[in-house]
Amino acid sequence: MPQTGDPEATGVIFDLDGTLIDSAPDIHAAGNAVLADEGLPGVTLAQATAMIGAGTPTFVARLANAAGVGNDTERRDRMYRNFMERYLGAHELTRLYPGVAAALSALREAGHRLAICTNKPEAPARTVVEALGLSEHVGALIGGDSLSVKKPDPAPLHAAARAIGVQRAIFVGDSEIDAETAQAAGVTFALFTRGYRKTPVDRIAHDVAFDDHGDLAGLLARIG
Ligand SMILES: O=C(O)COP(=O)(O)O
Ligand SMILES: [Mg+2]
Repeated sequence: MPQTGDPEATGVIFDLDGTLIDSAPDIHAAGNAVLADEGLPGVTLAQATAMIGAGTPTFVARLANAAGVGNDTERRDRMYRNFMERYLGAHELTRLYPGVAAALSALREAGHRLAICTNKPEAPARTVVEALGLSEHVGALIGGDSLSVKKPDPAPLHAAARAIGVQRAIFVGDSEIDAETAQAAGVTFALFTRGYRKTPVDRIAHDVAFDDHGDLAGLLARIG
């Protein structure tokens, strides 16, 4: 939905997987279905979760590596296509983190414009954002395949800020890649500590950290 208003507004740009939504159970299920189709053993939810963050091609490559697929490019390509087909409608097991809807409403009421910058491909990202009722809150969504580069390249974050017409933005994310992206873009970074990070919080560069979306609007009002 287009958002208009104060040209001086600060944008709040959110990562998606592990930040607004807990989507690992669906990604895990789609990944295991692909492995089963190949006659390969599945991975655990924890293993699949640790593979999320660098985009879908990397996720499927990591899945194939874990299953010992080796250099069989044809098989890897087939697995990728199969995964993408399954991924598109995969949101039955995905949930918003507690307090997300209220936090987004509060941020909009405080005059922020909101966007999503995710490494999830744009089509499945839009589907899940719509299904979970987030689309009314966000003015733009940049996915992992929306541009020719993805996070940690700063271009998707800049594109998201441009799309909602803000000069200044805060990025909210859960991962090492998000922290790197914010640094590369020269943008303030708020780290959600209960997502899919693999590194201790004190080893991820961030300006503020939070573990409850209910605290976010207040936190951003203080640093904002
Ligand atoms: O799809 C991924 O690998 C990560 O998605 P995210 O950027 O929303 O965390
Ligand atoms: Mg994430």
